[in-house]
Amino acid sequence: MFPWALCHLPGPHKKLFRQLEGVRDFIRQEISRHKLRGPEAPRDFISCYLAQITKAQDDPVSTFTEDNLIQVVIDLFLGGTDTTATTLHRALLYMVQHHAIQERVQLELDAVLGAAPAVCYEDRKRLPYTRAVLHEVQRLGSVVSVGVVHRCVTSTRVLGYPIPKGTIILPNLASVLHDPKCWETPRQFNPGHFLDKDGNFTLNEAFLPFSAGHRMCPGDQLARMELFLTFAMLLRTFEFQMAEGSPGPRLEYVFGGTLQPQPQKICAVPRPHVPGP
Ligand code: HEM
Repeated sequence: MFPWALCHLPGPHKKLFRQLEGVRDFIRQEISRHKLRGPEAPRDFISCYLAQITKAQDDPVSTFTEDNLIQVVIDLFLGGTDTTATTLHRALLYMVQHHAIQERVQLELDAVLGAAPAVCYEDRKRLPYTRAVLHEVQRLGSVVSVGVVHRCVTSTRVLGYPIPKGTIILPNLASVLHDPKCWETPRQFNPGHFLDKDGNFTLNEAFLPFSAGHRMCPGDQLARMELFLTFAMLLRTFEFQMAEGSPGPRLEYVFGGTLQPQPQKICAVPRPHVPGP
């Protein structure tokens, strides 16, 4: 209710604020380094944003400011690192748990990629099973189980329900990703959720791990690409299994913003005859 009051109250959040200040300092230094390079052809996000600040300097309502640049860089790191890494972590655990599925992915990768030196994003169109498995990882793993908090800017109705202006909205993504009305086996790992009867990849409109609408995840395309390339490359190169004597993968999550797997060891055993780069 009073977010500013947190700065004056004791508690562990103080450590978080201190560390956040360290991150801000680091980004400030990066911005200064970019400025020293002068107005060269923009090379990355920070230089494009700085160019935009200069362009909009006479606009009194412009939101292109250095403070906002710092915050956007934080948002990109916050939104783009833990989410993708946790999804991949979960993917490997599911592959260890469902070894037959892991083998089927590897058979498909071997058959389709053959001796190709690397996997590229276009290959996903020829790899329907691998793609379905990855979608099922995102569905069942539901790594971002609730979306970002939004406030309704104008009164509206959704499916007949009135939503007054100012209502705080917290989208419950896990509820749709596990909805028994939308998925055949909502609580089981089942790549068939994304395959038609002929084994072609097919999308289900209840697949919303990136949320929906104007404020859905802006990094979804980048995330899809990262997930596909890393997952396909890892499964092509290694076989994943539990360490000897281990009771099996622990799938219960630890809540840390994303639903993270428990810390545990799994082995990556090199597969024979994988073509190198
Ligand atoms: C598996 C990976 C990812 C998942 C599951 C995911 C999921 C989400 C979800 C559910 C939201 C909330 C959308 C809403 O408010 O309705 C969100 C927001 C956001 N994501 Fe992602 N995300 C992923 C990767 C990324 C990447 C790679 C980036 C950027 C590099 C990114 C940047 C952001 C940002 C900046 C927001 C806040 C957007 C806003 O407030 O308008 N995300 N993400």
